[in-house]
Amino acid sequence: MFEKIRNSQFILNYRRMWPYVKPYWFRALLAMSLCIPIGSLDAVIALSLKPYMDMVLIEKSTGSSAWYAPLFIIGFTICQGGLTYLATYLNVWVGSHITNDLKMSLYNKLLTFETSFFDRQNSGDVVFRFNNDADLACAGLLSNLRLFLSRLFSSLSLIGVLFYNSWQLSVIAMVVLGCTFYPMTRVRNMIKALMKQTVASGSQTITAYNETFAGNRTIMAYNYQPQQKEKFRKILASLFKLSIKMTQRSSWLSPVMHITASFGIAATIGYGSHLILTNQLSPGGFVSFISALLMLYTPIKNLGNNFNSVQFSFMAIERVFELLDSIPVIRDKENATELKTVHKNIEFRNVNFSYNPGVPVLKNINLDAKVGQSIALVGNSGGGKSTIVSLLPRFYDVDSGHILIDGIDIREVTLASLRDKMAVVFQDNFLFSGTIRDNVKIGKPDASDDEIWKALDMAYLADFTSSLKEGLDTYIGERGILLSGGQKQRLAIARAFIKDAPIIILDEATSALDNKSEAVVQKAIENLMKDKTVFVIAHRLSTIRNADKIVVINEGEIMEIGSHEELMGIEDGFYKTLYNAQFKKSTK
Ligand SMILES: Nc1ncnc2c1ncn2[C@@H]1O[C@H](COP(=O)(O)OP(=O)(O)OP(=O)(O)O)[C@@H](O)[C@H]1O
Repeated sequence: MFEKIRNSQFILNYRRMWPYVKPYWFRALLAMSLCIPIGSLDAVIALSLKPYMDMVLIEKSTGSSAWYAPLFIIGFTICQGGLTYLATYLNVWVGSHITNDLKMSLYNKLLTFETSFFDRQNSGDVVFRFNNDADLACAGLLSNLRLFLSRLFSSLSLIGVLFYNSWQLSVIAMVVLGCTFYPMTRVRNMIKALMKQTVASGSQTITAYNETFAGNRTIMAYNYQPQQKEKFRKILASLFKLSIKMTQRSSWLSPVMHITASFGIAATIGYGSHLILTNQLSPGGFVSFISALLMLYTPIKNLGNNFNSVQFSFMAIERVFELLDSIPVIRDKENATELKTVHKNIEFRNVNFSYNPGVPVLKNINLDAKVGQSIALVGNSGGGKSTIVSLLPRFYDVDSGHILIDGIDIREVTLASLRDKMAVVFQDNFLFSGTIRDNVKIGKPDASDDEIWKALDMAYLADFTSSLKEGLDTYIGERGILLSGGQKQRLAIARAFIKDAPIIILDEATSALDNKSEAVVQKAIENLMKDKTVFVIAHRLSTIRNADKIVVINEGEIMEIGSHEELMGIEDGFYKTLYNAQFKKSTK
């Protein structure tokens, strides 16, 4: 029995939240302790009715202290109001702290998740699970506990008043009250699945807003509004259906409890009349009893009304801890060492990789890049070039084989020190809302203005920046929307430049640009590549002719490796065919 109570969801949820409550335990306890007088004062009001009724209304006695009953009631209610205010204030204070701490833990967790976690989620899921669930969990936790405690003390003291007035009537009332609780136990199971679906649909709404925001130009360009509207209408319709189903399955609770309680009240009035007529109970005692019973009934009825929110909060707590308990797949090994420098080489040895089990994307990749060399990855679209370079900073881990830096498997070193040695420029780089300075400093948080200007200069962006009224402090908009494609790319190159990492990864860094922008970005890239070990993916083969090694990848396999001249020497070779096809296109 004890074990059952200890393991009940209610207790488990509160136990799990304890570390978050602990730093604020004193104020939380104070807020909760205030529930005792707040709850108990209900009983004082009910109790004061007995002498008033008996002495003033029945005996018509004057000069009795019972005449003070109305004043008592006002006094107690003011007292109760003041305490309720204080308890609410303390609760919000403690609750907000706990919510922030929980959100901080969740956000820290979010930052540790590997790329594949984000591949599987949509933005709505992340907002819902990491933000809304924390709100829901904490709001429910404290306010429910406060409600529970104040109602518990209110109920206990009112039950005391009931027994003080008449034990016979109290027994009837208790049996009926017991019956009103039963339906509650049934509702949880009936609405659990619905709640899960409601959360899923809620996150779809957020994703729809995010997509409309990020993809507004595509929506406009393709006149995609009607389809988007339809998609959104469907999400809202499904939310509507769920909320109606939820109402169907849970809203019977309150009326059923109400009806059950009315039987109890009817029975006590009926039997109470008998007790009064047979002089076993005074009229004042009876009024006091009925008042206490009605007061007792209100919190119990509300408990039914709050039941859904309690369930929502408990399920949110369960989901929050599911996230906090999950262990990122890609993380530092125990005893991982620091990767200090890169002296000799970077080697892919028998590397196999798949995003989804059973669908190999890279097959037995063997590749050796000496320090200072530039390695170009070329080949058909979808062949696995981006996948190869995304294994280097451990966005994903290999299924089998090894990636070695100076002979050490990259899984043996800390993630931070490994990623510290690499600067990555993608085709579509993420720029943060903020200024040019903020975005360059991501590569080196303590960079001086001189260093920032130097990086911008090397990225061919210094002239543009100095022509702006606010220079480095120019706001570039969310995702750098206020910059041109080439400028965004050069800002990303400046960011990589200031990092001064020994390994540079360029994943189609110039593919999205027109010829004129590409020429400038290409020059910026050449600056970035100087004296570094470089992995470059480029569609335009003319840009990688001078690479030390060109690696041709097709369907996850290395087909050819060599210099431009060597590969052009292979009759009917992949590279030669690709190169000639591009060359012909460009001379047409
Ligand atoms: N996150 C992912 N989850 C599942 N499959 C993926 C993921 N990313 C890529 N793939 C699949 O892996 C294969 C290799 O993709 P990859 O992006 O590495 O090719 P690529 O050679 O860089 O192509 P492109 O030149 O078109 O950019 C493709 O079949 C692709 O559909």
